Amino acid sequence: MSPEEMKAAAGKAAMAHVREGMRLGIGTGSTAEAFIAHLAEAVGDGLDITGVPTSERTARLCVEMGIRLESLDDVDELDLTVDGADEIDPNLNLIKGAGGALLREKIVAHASKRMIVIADDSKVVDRLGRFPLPIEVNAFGVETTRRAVEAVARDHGATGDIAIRTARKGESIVTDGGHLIVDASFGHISDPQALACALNAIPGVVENGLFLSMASLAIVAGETGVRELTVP
Ligand SMILES: O=C[C@H](O)[C@H](O)[C@H](O)COP(=O)(O)O
Repeated sequence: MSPEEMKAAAGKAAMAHVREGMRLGIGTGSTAEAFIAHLAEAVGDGLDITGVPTSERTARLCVEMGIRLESLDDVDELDLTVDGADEIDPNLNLIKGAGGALLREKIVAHASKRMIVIADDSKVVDRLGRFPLPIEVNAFGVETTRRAVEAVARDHGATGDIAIRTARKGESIVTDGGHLIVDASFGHISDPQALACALNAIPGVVENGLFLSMASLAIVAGETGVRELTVP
């Protein structure tokens, strides 16, 4: 299977958990978009759900594909969120945010009774940290915040770059919330919980990309098919 076929297979398998009438958090990224394609097909066939998107990009896609959306504040609680991830560890702790959507993704997942993460095999790791950790930061005093993030990251074993994410022409990328992203390369993260607390204690940090104890199921597609991982 190609990576695209794996994403499509994981997205399709997630549909088995979607029920009539659900209020659904809808993730961001290429794997979430594979899920959105299957969801749109089911909606076209008469499935009645309400979606809450985790990014402007996902919102646009859903509207184009005929999926009814509401704002998070108009629904009390979501039944399920389906989203992708950059890394998944054996306890289903995640790194997210390569697409810059981590803040809305975390707000939506937190408002959901259940979160299912969908991915291809390459995202499954023994320990988090091979992928740089995205950290959403306020634009005001961004270099000061980056330095504070670097100090915390080094205290927690980071060995690589701690850098403000830039787009092609060297400009910082701006998130849907008007913030910037600092990417912190660790190698591995020995205590994700302590790191998450220390990062969020820095005033300029808006949120970090560690999603700890949020997902209860991972649907992972690989060469030999799709498997489900649960928290041991
Ligand atoms: O900000 C982006 C999100 O956290 C994505 O869900 C994550 O980066 C995975 O994206 P993809 O499915 O494209 O690898």
